[in-house]
Amino acid sequence: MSDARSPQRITVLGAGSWGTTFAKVLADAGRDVTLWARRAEVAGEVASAHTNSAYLPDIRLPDNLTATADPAAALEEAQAVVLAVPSQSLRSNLERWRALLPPGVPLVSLAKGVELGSLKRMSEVIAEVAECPPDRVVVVSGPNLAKEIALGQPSAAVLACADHERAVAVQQACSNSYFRPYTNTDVVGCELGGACKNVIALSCGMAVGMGFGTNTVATLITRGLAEMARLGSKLGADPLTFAGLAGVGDLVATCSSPLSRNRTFGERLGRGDTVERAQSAAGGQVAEGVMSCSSIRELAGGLGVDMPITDAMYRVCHEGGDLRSLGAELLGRERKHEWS
Ligand SMILES: NC(=O)C1=CN([C@@H]2O[C@H](COP(=O)(O)OP(=O)(O)OC[C@H]3O[C@@H](n4cnc5c(N)ncnc54)[C@H](O)[C@@H]3O)[C@@H](O)[C@H]2O)C=CC1
Ligand SMILES: O=C(CO)COP(=O)(O)O
Repeated sequence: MSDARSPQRITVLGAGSWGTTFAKVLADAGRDVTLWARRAEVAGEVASAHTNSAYLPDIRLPDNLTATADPAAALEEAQAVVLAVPSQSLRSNLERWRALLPPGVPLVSLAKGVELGSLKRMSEVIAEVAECPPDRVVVVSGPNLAKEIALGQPSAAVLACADHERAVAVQQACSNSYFRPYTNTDVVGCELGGACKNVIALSCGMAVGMGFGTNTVATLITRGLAEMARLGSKLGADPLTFAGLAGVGDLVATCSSPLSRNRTFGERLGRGDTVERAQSAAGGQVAEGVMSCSSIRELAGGLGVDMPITDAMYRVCHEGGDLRSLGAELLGRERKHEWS
């Protein structure tokens, strides 16, 4: 595809850590980017000082990245729209923005979660609310801790879309010297990988907080991969996707890094904090796994898929379950073959 088909003017809706960072990625790839921020003071700071100190302290944002708190102004003449608000608020925000979306442009989803209640993946929510065909939605996933990318550290990602040409157009728009996106047509696998790894990262954080070492974390990562792949294959995902950037890549990054909000949240619980204290320590930043453990558990339950780590995370986060007895329960389950 020629660069002429790749969007030049791009709007990012949501100015948190990843929305702001992805806007920088696009601007560093030569695109003209407008960032919408919920708070006028954040939009003002990005537009005038080229910083977003609430989410990305010490990062200088490029000059071809501007910001506004007015969604209509943000979306005017956009050739692609990036949705960068947390999963559980995506539907209500998109309902407000629907009438402002330019017709036919790619809708790019950054959120990693499964909606409570509907049990839908984010691309399903977007297609439903925007009343567009699913192949207009491009999903971004992979090992993408915002701060490292904002610092220009090398990283890769996956752009998943049923329409390969559309994924290629977005791929061109966000490729730069430090960010290398690959395309994939397995939207289901890429989205489930991104949502499930947040739940597994909670468990790894808990293990670390309880004083356990690398073997425990590696066990949780690997068995977490097994349970997400089980769910994915039941829902028609390509098993190979879980061996890629949106599967093992994102799992390893999120489960190993102190920069992960999900892992940090789990670590606090592992050290004895309550869910409420861990929530307030997150300072308004989203740990998606706390909500998604509930929707993913319900999704898996309805399909008869066994996800013991996800189930344990649900019991810790929503039923006041005791970490040590849940750990013992996980280890004491019926013995089985590795791949059964
Ligand atoms: N931060 C990261 O490293 C990465 C995050 N993601 C995903 O991207 C999505 C967004 O995450 P972040 O930008 O990191 O989150 P964040 O917590 O840093 O910021 C979220 C943004 O959404 C806004 N927001 C929060 N609740 C809202 C609501 N009800 N209505 C409207 N706006 C609201 C906040 O003001 C903020 O601008 C999440 O699904 C996350 O899992 C994906 C890859 C990397
Ligand atoms: O998705 C992420 C890295 O790929 C970010 O993880 P956290 O939301 O746990 O910070």
